[in-house]
Amino acid sequence: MQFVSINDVVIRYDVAGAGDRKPVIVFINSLGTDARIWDLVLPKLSEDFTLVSYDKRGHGLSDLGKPPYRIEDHAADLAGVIDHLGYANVIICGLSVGGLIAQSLYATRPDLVRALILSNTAHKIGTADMWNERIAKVEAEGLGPMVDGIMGRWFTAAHRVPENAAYRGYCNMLLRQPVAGYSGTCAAIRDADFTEVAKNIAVPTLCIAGAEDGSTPPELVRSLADLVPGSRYHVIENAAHIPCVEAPAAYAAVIREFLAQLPGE
Ligand SMILES: O=C(O)CCC(=O)CC(=O)O
Repeated sequence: MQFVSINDVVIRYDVAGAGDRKPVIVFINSLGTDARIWDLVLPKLSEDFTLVSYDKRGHGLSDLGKPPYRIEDHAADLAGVIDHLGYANVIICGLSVGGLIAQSLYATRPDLVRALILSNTAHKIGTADMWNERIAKVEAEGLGPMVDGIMGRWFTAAHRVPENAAYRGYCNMLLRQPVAGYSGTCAAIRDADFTEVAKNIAVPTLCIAGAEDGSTPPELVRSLADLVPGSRYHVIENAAHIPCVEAPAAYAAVIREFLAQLPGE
């Protein structure tokens, strides 16, 4: 576990895997989670790639900064982590809001991006009314009353059983995120529209959907894939919004297959 201060915001990150000589993949977590959502996927890629994961601001052990945020704030943090590590031309894998951050990084620092994996995300997620309602609710009541609804979008019914300790652990993960980090990131999602950016992406791009995703359903992810020239689209079965947790083997396999076909650097 390592820390770096980017523009006075402390960001927690990890570097794992094969080391500098291999291609680098940077993973961006979703709303209400931290970098541990990648824990089951990283070991499946670690022999062949250098793997960077981090807690975006307002989540995990990273600083809160000054919410509400813009997606560009999150993307500047990500650029800061990559610059700090001395990498360029990396593969960016972002889940949900992480996919918005990935598109923003591509728009602002294309020099850092070799390929994009846009997972369970879109060019635009939800409506301003939906996000304003969610922000008002979480700021008034905290995350507790929202857990069941959120989990119903994140995980399939088969996963959401009390006997599943992992399911209960992910409820804990959500509940332990700072409310201001959660609501601040909701504001960033509300204000983000990457439609024009998506149409102009010129690096290899894979769009991943979860068959039962209640947050960014397959048809929404498909609409992103339709915008990105030459992109690939893949649906992971038996998974919802966070397939890296529910279907890590399938998730790692589709990433591997995509990266095997990348042109050489
Ligand atoms: O997961 C995200 O990063 C944002 C999408 C969302 O609304 C997640 C949820 O359903 O709570």
